[in-house]
Amino acid sequence: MDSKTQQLVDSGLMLPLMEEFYTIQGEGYHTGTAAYFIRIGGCDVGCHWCDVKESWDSNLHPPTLTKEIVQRAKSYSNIAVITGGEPLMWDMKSLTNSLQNKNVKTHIETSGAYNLSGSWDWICLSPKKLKLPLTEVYQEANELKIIIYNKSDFKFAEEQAAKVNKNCQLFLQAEWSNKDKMTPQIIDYVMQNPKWKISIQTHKHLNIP
Ligand SMILES: C[S@@+](CC[C@H](N)C(=O)[O-])C[C@H]1O[C@@H](n2cnc3c(N)ncnc32)[C@H](O)[C@@H]1O
Ligand SMILES: Nc1nc2[nH]cc(C(=O)O)c2c(=O)[nH]1
Ligand code: SF4
Ligand SMILES: [Mg+2]
Repeated sequence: MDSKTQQLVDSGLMLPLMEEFYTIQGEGYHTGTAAYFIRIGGCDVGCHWCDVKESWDSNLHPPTLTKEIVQRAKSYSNIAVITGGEPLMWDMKSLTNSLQNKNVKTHIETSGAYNLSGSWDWICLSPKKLKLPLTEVYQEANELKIIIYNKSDFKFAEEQAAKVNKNCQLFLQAEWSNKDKMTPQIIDYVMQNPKWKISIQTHKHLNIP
């Protein structure tokens, strides 16, 4: 990457873009809502079950002008979901300010492991044991979404729920490859502990992006 491009990426005026698509939010609080997804490359958290490992190496995803991403998003939807990869590895200020200036709501899917940059209308925090969220992200999260891969993740879920703000919505989501085993346990858990809700990766059942 030349130094000019590097500068633009460092300042958030360009971002390593993996893909963009208009679809239905499949998970969590806004399930069922149409939104424009912007997937930014780069992640070093290393979840062994990650469903987008192709996103991890940011060098594979071309630096793209933020204002062009915003123009396309605006033409499709008044909600943009910024995901990755781990979007908070990059400076989100320019992207989110430009979206909001065009009256597009800014939603993020994040592990919370990096500084919270940008201006967000909705923060979905999905903490990972390998690289825990920073304190400020717990404070700002609107939604906590814990992935349940095995039984020990229920304990992790409660530890994480103790750290978020009191208005944060709590979700348990089965890890996709293990969902047949873990979904019945999540159902029982939510009935026993109704502060939690179940989140299902509905887009995968619907065969949409
Ligand atoms: C691919 S991640 C990208 C955003 C960010 N790195 C994060 O982990 O929140 C988007 C969402 O998918 C969830 N996820 C990833 N792989 C999954 C899987 N195999 N089963 C269920 N959820 C998964 C993550 O926990 C996160 O909530
Ligand atoms: N439809 C749809 N909903 C989603 N919610 C979170 C996703 C993500 O990968 O961040 C995702 C995704 O990839 N597709
Ligand atoms: S933090 Fe998110 S993108 Fe990174 S490996 Fe984990 S699930 Fe995948
Ligand atoms: Mg996904």
